[in-house]
Amino acid sequence: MKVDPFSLPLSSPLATARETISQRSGFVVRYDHRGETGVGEATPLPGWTESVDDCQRGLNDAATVAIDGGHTDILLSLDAASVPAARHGFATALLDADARADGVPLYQWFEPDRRCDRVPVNATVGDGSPAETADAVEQAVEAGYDCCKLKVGKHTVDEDVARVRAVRERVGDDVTLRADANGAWSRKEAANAFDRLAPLDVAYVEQPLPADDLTGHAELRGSGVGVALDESLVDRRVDSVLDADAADVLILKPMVLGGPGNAHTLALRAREQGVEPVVTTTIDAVVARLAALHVAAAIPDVAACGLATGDRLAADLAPDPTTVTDGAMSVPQSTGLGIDPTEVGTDA
Ligand SMILES: O=C(O)CCC(=O)c1ccccc1C(=O)O
Ligand SMILES: [Mg+2]
Repeated sequence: MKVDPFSLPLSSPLATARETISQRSGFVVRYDHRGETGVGEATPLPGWTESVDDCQRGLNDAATVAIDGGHTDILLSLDAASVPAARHGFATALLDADARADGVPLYQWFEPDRRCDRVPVNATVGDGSPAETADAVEQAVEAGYDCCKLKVGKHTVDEDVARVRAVRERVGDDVTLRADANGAWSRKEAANAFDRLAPLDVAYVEQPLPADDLTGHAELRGSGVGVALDESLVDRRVDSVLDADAADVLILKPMVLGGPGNAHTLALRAREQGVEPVVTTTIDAVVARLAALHVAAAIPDVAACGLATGDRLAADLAPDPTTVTDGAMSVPQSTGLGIDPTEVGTDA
């Protein structure tokens, strides 16, 4: 097992209610398995996953286990609750090698009978003035997107409603709009926002309330605007969210959930309970974006996913083999993740 650090600046930082993400640091993981070298990526996002230092410690410990142990020992040493990004890095490398050895693209390793060429994706638009927000959505629509997610919750509900209204007036009724409050609202603010976003035809709001307020989220449902939970799934609380009937949609971030396999399993469990899975990145480099894309590609009729985040990076680990046209991302059909491990550099 080989672990190499990387750090990539963003050309287009993402402003959310909680923070502005302007740089991503992590580790490329390589692992030889079944005659193949698999590649993975651990890109921790503090607040969502462990810190970069804890991720490095987790991977170093795993590399020690790898000296005498097999892949099962390594996986067992990487706890999804405490070091999800580190586990994601190794689990992705292992899956990439397995899918290569079996001669299938990773999504078919998850779902052998499936064929999926494209996954619908949303454009992700950060916080900004009403005019800036409408400009950004208009540009996305011109580029072919028909689903946009707007970050809200940094300013007042009045200001966010004005932003969404400016967008709706600019792009018309055919574009699906979503919002993401990143847990910023009180119950009172959320109820007010939902009342006013419903006539603007907002499909769902991601994480309107703080992560642990499952009762509040359950009460927000059924108003016409859906409730999607994201932060509430950190620390592997999917079962509590499903038990509380707190969500219409689950936002599944493989980096936060401890790997692509965990995310795929949880997507199936959500579907069984009538909850729609949406797969997103944590603004990752190309290896982790491809891993998330394959998870989404394994889900039949998946809703638009938050995977189109690659163009926010000023540099990447390797060329991105995907393209987005007409609001959907192409899925590589070559084996594994669809990237040549020898092309993945940490000084790209
Ligand atoms: O879902 C998307 O459109 C892109 C991903 C995204 O918004 C995001 C990226 C990094 C950290 C948190 C989030 C989030 O969904 O809250
Ligand atoms: Mg979110």
